[in-house]
Amino acid sequence: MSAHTLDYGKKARQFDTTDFQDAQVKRIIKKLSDIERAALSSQELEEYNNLLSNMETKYSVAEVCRANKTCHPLDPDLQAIMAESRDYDELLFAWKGWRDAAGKVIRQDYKRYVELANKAATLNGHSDNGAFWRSLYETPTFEQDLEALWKELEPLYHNVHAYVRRALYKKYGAERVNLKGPIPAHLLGNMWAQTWSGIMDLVIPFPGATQVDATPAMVAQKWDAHRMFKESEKFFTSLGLMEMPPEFWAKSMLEKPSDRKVVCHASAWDFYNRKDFRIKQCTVITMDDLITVHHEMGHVQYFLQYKDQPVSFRDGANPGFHEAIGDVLALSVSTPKHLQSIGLNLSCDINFLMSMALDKIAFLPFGYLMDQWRWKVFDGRIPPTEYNKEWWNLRMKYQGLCPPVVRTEEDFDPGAKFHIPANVPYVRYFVSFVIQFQFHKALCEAARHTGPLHTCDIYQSKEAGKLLGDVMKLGFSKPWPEAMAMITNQTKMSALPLMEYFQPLITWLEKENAKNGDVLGWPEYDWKPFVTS
Ligand SMILES: CC(=O)N[C@@H](CC(=O)O)C(=O)NC[C@H](CC1(C(=O)N[C@@H](Cc2ccc(O)cc2)C(=O)O)CCCC1)C(=O)O
Ligand SMILES: [Zn+2]
Repeated sequence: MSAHTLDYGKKARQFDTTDFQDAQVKRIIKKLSDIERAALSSQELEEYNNLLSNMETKYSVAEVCRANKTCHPLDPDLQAIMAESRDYDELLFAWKGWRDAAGKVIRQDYKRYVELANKAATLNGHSDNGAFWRSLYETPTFEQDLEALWKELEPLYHNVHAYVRRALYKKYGAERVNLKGPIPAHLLGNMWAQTWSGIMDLVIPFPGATQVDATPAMVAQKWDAHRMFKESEKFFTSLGLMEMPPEFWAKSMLEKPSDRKVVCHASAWDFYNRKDFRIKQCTVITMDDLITVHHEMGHVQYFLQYKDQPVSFRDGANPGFHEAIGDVLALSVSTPKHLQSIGLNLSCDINFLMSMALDKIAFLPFGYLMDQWRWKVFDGRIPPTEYNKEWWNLRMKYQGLCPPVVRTEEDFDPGAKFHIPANVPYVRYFVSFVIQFQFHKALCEAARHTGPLHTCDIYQSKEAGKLLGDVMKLGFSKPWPEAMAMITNQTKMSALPLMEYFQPLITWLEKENAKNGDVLGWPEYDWKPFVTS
């Protein structure tokens, strides 16, 4: 890849496109001219690639062992403990163990990776690697736009945070949960507290109503991974979008193999030959994974839709677009109405909206802070001596979380999250979680949906499918505001559709939190769930 990038980059850099007339030619030459890591000397490029593969290998082989010598990998063991265990100390064993096994061990590699990533970025004319990552959005006001979106969404998050903190207080008691303080980070049902649907049973508003999780029905009806992917394909073709080619079914890895170690973190792959597209996923039979299946199939649908574009344009309008496609369809699939139509069960509105909020609203501060930390690491505002302290400052500021045990600069907690050692940018997911509701609202209008936004299911709407398909066919050939306008008739990111979708729940939460006399936020920010010896 680097050799190809270097070859084409050198050719592209021969041209001064100032007076070129054709916008598309200018766009291709501009994109080819950024040769990323290929700008490094061959020796430094080798060091850089070795650092990346070492970090990714350390992450994928990491496991946590008990006193009795049984060892647990992240996927599925530790993820299951974090989602299912309600034992404070068992959760702490998995949480601390994972950070010791996966984060701590890559701290030195990471420091050197930052130096080389920045060197490559500056050789391509960027001030640092974070500036290069942000340049992919072609939006001069990108950071201000993100901060404005966060300010609009923060009150929703504070309402969910206060309500969930009350439920955890009931479960774990006053010594471990302070109703005016941050929440210990290992109690939220997920290794990184990035989505909280794992603790739905602790927070469900109306336990008597039919349950919201379709997992038991999937298991009872003996769904397997192939069935889950076929259901997803059926949704795409119901919109008039494309079905998966034969190579997809022949060459994808849809289940964890028993004969070899693989990186289980789900992923979708474009082989850039217009024929070969694959997903690698260690699928488990849960509702959560049915959503992930749609997320990955969204990537492949995008690959298929833009496969006839020149290679430089076979990319999302911006990285957030690529992340949003699958999630937009999943918003329809998750509705009680749709789940009932495929034989899984339904639930009452507030319970349903709560389960959606535990994934979509809880995720927003995490999706925002991940690259805030990295942008500051790349531009030097966070020196290596403060990697972990600043990570926890951001986790406190945005998510209202605190570590359940003392953290020092011997630790490297950001390294325990896949995307950090894997060098995968993250703000794309924050962008996706905002724009997917803009797309959902627009597609629901195209599908002539009436009633509340959260009940909309665009299944079988060819009009909705055409809107989405026409944007995906563009790939990266046009600036993303143009693609945004094709779907939503305006060119900006907006938090309003997300807020409209969750309005019934927010109204309910505000009443509930007021009734409980709960404070929003965590004014007792220096409270700790442990005795500092
Ligand atoms: C060759 C290559 O790299 N291909 C790219 C795609 C492309 O760029 O073409 C790719 O496959 N990336 C993998 C990545 C996997 C997942 C992920 O990492 N998710 C985030 C955030 C999140 C959380 C909740 C949620 O509902 C949606 C997202 C996390 O888990 O933290 C894990 C399961 C879901 C998506 C992905 O698919 O985005
Ligand atoms: Zn994705």
